[in-house]
Amino acid sequence: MHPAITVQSLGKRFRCYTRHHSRTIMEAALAGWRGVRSNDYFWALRDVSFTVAPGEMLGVVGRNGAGKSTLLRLLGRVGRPDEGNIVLNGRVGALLDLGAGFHTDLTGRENVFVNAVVAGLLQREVRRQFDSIVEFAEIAQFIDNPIRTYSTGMMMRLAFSVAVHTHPAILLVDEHLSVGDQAFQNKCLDRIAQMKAEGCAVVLISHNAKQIEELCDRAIWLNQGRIWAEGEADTVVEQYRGAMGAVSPSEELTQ
Ligand SMILES: Nc1ncnc2c1ncn2[C@@H]1O[C@H](COP(=O)(O)OP(=O)(O)OP(=O)(O)O)[C@@H](O)[C@H]1O
Repeated sequence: MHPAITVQSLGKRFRCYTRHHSRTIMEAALAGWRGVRSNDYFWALRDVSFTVAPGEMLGVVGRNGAGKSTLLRLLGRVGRPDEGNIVLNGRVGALLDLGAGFHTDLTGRENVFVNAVVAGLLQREVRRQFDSIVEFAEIAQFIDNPIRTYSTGMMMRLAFSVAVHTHPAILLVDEHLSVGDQAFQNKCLDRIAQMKAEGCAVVLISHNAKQIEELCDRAIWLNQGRIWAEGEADTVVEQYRGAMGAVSPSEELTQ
């Protein structure tokens, strides 16, 4: 069976800005009035390779700034790698940067159509699924309000609901799931488990070690943009937890 996701030697670099200390008037003028310039790059991801099979859930752990969201964005085709490549087999449903796919002046209803069509559904398929999308998100009362009036939780509900109703072969879920209240988070996690059982490949970023242990088959630990450890989810989480000095299995790994 072909992997749903194949990532090979992936690298992404960003500019690094440093304060410039001008020695001459000419240097100061060239450096600009803020004295801040971009003089270098740093690698937010480097040499990252892994596969995810259909029906498999991969957890991604790592400290703040380790490169987790950058990895998920590249998998969701937001931005381009500077090195390596990604092969995705099938439609991708993504809960990435909150609200990024939404047009704030359009209503919830209009955004459902725009997002679902962009994700690959035909208009008539969206019409057929519309009630189910709104019902899952539990925001029927506000569906004709502009998105700019939505709370972050409401946006997440709608974004998640659209993503899962496009019947993706690959589901990308970042930490924004945690802006939902506990009941809604549980509902999302149940839905993710159901999709996984039906053959969907899932990549889940979470600072909640327990969540990764319970839900994921395998995990990777990113450290400064590189894979530090990979393997069975509970083994990797245990190593990560040990390195972070966490003591309780339910402890949130937010360091
Ligand atoms: N557009 C960008 N321009 C410059 N640097 C960026 C950009 N996006 C991310 N970075 C940098 O890349 C590194 C990895 O960021 P990323 O958001 O992927 O980390 P993360 O593991 O998701 O962190 P967190 O757990 O805090 O969400 C960080 O140093 C971040 O500052």
